[in-house]
Amino acid sequence: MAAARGFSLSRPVTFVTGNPKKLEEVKSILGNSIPFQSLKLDLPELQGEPEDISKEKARLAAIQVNGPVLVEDTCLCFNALKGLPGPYIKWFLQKIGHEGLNNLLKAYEDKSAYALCVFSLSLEPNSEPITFLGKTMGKIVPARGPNDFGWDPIFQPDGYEQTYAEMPKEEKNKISHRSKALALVKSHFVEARYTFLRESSMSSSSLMGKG
Ligand SMILES: O=P(O)(O)OP(=O)(O)OP(=O)(O)OC[C@H]1O[C@@H](n2cnc3c(O)ncnc32)[C@H](O)[C@@H]1O
Ligand SMILES: [Mg+2]
Repeated sequence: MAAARGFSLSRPVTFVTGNPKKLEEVKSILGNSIPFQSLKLDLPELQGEPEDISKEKARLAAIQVNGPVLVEDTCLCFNALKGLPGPYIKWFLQKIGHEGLNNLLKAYEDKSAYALCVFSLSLEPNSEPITFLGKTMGKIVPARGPNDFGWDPIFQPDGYEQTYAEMPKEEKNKISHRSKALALVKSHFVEARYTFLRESSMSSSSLMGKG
């Protein structure tokens, strides 16, 4: 749906995720550019193509929140495996870990991979979500760096000697799949010039708590 300019939102957008690390990055990348709240909800892990999964997440979230929502789904895609594990990376990571993910590529010379983030914005329940894609190319390497966010230790972006995990957070946030997708989200908000029905409720405070 191409949202009409100046479309009225019932309240600020709620970013829905069950992942506190995603939220941390989204907060740091968006700053005060878009008024948003956040809500911790574990949405179903769906199957299919990345864009369809993200859209469906937004539809489900919009119904639960009963207002405008932003969600995202993240994939880690190995070129030698034709894009897999892709949207199933969460389970692969949980079951076989960093070493197992490296082992999946043992039989192949091609270690190249890309991180893909698909944000979906649903303006109200039952509206068609709008999607924003961000992609960062890199390669899969044996784990290096702190193990505090998913597969960061095994993803080395092209042009860097460091893995995502080894980089300072600000550096990752400049080049990441997430920041590229969020740049498009920001542009969309500038273009669309949404207005809010209840101006007084505009804040970037978090329903998950401060910070
Ligand atoms: O509630 P949601 O937003 O779905 O959060 P999630 O943790 O379930 O996230 P996904 O369904 O998008 O699954 C993506 C998996 O990749 C991990 N992940 C997401 N973004 C990442 C990033 O920037 N760096 C490393 N790992 C990441 C995340 O921890 C999951 O294991
Ligand atoms: Mg998920």
